Amino acid sequence: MEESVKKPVIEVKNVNKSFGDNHVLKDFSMSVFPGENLVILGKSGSGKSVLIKCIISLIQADEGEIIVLDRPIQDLEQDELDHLRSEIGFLFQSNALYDSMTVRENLEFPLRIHWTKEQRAKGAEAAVKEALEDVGLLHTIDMMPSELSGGMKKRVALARALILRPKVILYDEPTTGLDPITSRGISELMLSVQKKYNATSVIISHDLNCIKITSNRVIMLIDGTCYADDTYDALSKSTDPKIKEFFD
Ligand SMILES: Nc1ncnc2c1ncn2[C@@H]1O[C@H](COP(=O)(O)OP(=O)(O)OP(=O)(O)O)[C@@H](O)[C@H]1O
Repeated sequence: MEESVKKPVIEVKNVNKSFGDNHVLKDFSMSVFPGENLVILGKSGSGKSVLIKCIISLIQADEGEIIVLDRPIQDLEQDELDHLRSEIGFLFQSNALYDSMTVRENLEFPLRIHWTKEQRAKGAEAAVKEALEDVGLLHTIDMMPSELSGGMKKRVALARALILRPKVILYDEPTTGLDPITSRGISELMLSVQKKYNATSVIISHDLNCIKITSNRVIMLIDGTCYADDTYDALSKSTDPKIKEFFD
């Protein structure tokens, strides 16, 4: 009966976070379940990035509890946190590729941190190639980031986020700055990698097309709280003025 309810992969419970007088997250709670693609939608400055940074402990919440993959993130020692982060893939707005490294070296970077020398000698080449194949960019393996288009950089950054086979992938504005066609391609790619690896994704986005393609569920972060939590279709039909303004 009750046993069939899935256990969350991420639980955020009553989190508060302020910067001086700026009370960004106000008693914010949410749960993310296995295999979900959850989108967080909110205005610029509403606290979406702060929330994601609290989830990976780049920012400390003032109050509340955050549990990621069964571990209470605020109580972890540095080595436990490093290990947990190896199970989480990040795709930042800026891509954060190293410009002085080739695509191959960029993808090898997480392996240098989290794999032993023996593991790398045995498996790095195959892991890099598979991750690049997943995003359709194997031919760029020896190129420099400066030789790639914006959409290609995003794909390489996604390949790097996938290389450690993360259980959770966090995307911060994955389609920002891309034209609609490239943006659609990235959204479809996010969906296909999520299916291939059965990862759980949390996606911050304003891009309605991206949200429509990728999301199973959308949380609206308004005034520091979880204002609404529903499917894209249900929210897009809402008559609530605060919700409606995102979809008009
Ligand atoms: N390190 C920090 N120090 C002080 N204030 C911060 C810090 N990080 C974020 N803020 C503030 O917290 C608020 C929320 O910022 P956040 O970056 O989470 O917004 P966002 O919803 O991700 O916006 P956008 O869609 O524009 O990326 C903003 O008012 C911002 O100025």
